[in-house]
Amino acid sequence: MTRHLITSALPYINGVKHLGNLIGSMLPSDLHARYLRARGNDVLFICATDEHGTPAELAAREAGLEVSQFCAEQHKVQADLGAAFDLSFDYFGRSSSSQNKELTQHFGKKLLENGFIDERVTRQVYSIDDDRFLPDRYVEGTCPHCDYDKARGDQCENCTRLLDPTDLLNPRSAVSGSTNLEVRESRHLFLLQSKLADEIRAWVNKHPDWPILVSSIALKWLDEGLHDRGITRDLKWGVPVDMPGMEDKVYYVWFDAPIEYIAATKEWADEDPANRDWKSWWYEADDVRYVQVMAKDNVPFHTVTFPGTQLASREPWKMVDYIKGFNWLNYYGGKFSTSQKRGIFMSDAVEIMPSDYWRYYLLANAPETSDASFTWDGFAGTVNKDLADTLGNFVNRTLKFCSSKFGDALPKGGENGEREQLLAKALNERLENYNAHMDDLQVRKAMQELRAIWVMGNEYLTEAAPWTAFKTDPEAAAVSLRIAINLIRIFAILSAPVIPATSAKLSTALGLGLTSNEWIEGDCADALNFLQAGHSFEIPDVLFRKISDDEVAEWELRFGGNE
Ligand SMILES: Nc1ncnc2c1ncn2[C@@H]1O[C@H](COP(=O)(O)OP(=O)(O)OP(=O)(O)O)[C@@H](O)[C@H]1O
Ligand SMILES: [Zn+2]
Repeated sequence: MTRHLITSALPYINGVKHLGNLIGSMLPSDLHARYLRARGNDVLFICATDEHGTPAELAAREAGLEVSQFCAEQHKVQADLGAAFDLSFDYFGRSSSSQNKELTQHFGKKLLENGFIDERVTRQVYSIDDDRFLPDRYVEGTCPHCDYDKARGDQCENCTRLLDPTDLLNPRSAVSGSTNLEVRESRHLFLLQSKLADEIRAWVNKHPDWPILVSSIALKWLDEGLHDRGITRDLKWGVPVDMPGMEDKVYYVWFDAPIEYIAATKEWADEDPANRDWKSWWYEADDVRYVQVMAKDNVPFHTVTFPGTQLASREPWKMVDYIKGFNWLNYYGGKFSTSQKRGIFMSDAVEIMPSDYWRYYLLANAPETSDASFTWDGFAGTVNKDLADTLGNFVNRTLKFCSSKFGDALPKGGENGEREQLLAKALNERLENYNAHMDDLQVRKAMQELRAIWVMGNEYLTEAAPWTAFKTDPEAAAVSLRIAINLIRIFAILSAPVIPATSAKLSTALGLGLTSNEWIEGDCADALNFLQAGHSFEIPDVLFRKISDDEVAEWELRFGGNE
């Protein structure tokens, strides 16, 4: 049977992640992992913090910490927030691990052996006062294209053009502000992507099922021609290059970060070598289907650069089968951004509302076919309508009414009729669609189908109207309450990949003991009669509370959402 490997784009270590990061990678991959596990599949879901590169060093410096200390602390912060959002990683690793060092060095050596790396003399900015080279973001200055005076050595934030540190006008050190800089020669390793272009294109062409967003970005890069890329830097923080004459260099962060998908699997296995095998997931892994999830800025590195590294190793590494790409989630003035501190960050989000509210809202409004905008009104509207009025209200009124008229157990008497048959048929159809969208990672469509399934509960109750039937035909009321309570069980199971905490509450209320391997398989008519008369339940606390206009106004003010 096919095994499923799922990786989320690695969150960078420079601080708490925002809701854009969450919906652009971690949350949809979690949805997929939870769904596949629920259907009984063997799933390995891997994520890690991406810890190398100059932004981490600069953030550590700002925090007054050694970079290793800073990364260790921030990793813990991100792991805790992942748990707070119920992200079900099988392992959440660190790209600064010894496993990643070993594997990155392995790839470097293989690529050199196979003739895909060569050494070139390059011109690098050197700071005399700081006594060091200043790669990437260690240099700031004026953008030669747009005159923006806070451009960084790797990219201009204003016009988004990629830059080389030596391109900047009026350069200054980001460490000391010193302008006492000169250009010195330094030898670096280059990945000969130009030699790999045809192979990469042939591999991309083998995947016609990829979303257009993903394949179009890959083909754009390939069509523009692949340039050989410097894959080392004059830095101390990073994976050291273990080659003669390269003692002062480390690999560039974009070289080692994707290798961490493999290395994190090794970290996972090293925790329990008796029971876990990392290599079968990655090496000659023909029975594995590998899905990656990321937002669009990461697509070139996963469709071109990293596959190029894997191909160039001439070893049978598992390459990705399907890439789910996302557009941007925007926050009022622009893209959610860590560096510009724009938007809502995961730590604030869980402080003001439970994680399920965010999970459902974000998945239902995922930036799937185009960029999407977060608005507080939209958040409140979705929560109030779908979660509170539709799902929460159905559960609440069903259980309360049953309890008041029949006691805290499924009532007995009566027989299912045509209404129940029609309900089962409609549910079968909806579930088939829901499964198909979940299989295809069509997130918004899946959420629409789930919402439509919840709506069926209220429609059924409205038609069956047990509160009026009870007066003339208590057995008819008993039938509809049994069915409605079984619907609650069905909702708990089918909603678990989306709102796991709520599903767990429903599981407790109905005494179900649901596990992460449960799904509704087969005819829904059976599921509608699964819990039988006499099965007892408790009434849970309010499942979802409504968000008021005052709260929306308060949050807009607090998070700067009205500018
Ligand atoms: N606004 C956004 N909407 C959707 N996905 C996003 C957004 N911002 C970042 N991502 C994605 O989040 C994942 C983790 O990214 P990472 O931690 O490197 O953040 P980032 O891209 O540096 O964000 P920022 O620009 O805010 O610092 C990546 O897949 C990235 O593409
Ligand atoms: Zn610019």
